[in-house]
Amino acid sequence: MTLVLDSLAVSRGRTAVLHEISLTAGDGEFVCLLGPNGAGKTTVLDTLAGLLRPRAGTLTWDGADLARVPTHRLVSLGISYAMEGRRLFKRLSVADNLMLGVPPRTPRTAAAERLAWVHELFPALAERPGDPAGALSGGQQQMLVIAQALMCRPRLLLLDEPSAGLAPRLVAEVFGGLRRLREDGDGPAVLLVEQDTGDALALCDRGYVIDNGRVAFDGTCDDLADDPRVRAVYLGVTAPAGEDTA
Ligand SMILES: Nc1ncnc2c1ncn2[C@@H]1O[C@H](COP(=O)(O)OP(=O)(O)OP(=O)(O)O)[C@@H](O)[C@H]1O
Repeated sequence: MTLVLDSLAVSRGRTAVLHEISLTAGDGEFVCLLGPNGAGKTTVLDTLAGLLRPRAGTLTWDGADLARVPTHRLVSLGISYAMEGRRLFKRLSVADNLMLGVPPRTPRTAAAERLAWVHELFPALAERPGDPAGALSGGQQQMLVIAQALMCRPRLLLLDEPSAGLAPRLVAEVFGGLRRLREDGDGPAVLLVEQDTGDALALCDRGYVIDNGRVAFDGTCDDLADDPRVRAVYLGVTAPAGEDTA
């Protein structure tokens, strides 16, 4: 199952935000979208989720035209969106929040298997299943958001800024779970929007640097991390003395 965006152009209100974005994500591939604030990364995910409609260009998933799919049908196509901002039912228990991610009419045994699966990915969530989600640490709440999005067993997970607002130790815990997801072998492709470029490049296979609504650079994460221009301009890393940045 492949995601293909071709020359996608999207506006928010009257403002053109994305201009000719082309990108792909293959089966099980982890792909990150990097770049400065306001570049348009979240707009890419919102468009994939049917929250915005493209002005021009195409977006297809497994050959289907996603631009025509309403948001409520995404899960049936195998797409799940973990939005930024840890939107959970804070007074409901951890277990209940997870079960809300299971589509109706899913057999109980399948739901139980998925619960065991997300507990393996994020063991902290198995420790206090009856606690209200609001009582969890910020890192655990972020794990719960991701785990809830995985409970529909997606083939593509759209994941917006899982590191936002978290201390480095908690970011490491969240990314530990994402690494286990990647190693799982039967997990979804992931399209990850991140400000934490170091962790994103270490986790993912390929990346796109978005700047001002366009793809400024793309390549394997190793190549992006090594590219002096990407490092200097977008990753905030200056080259060691003697390294060519031209
Ligand atoms: N709801 C909205 N209505 C109008 N404009 C918006 C809205 N949300 C975002 N924008 C604008 O669209 C542009 C792209 O925003 P977007 O959130 O996609 O960027 P981003 O790369 O994800 O950055 P950030 O990490 O800051 O969210 C920005 O100029 C932003 O101000």
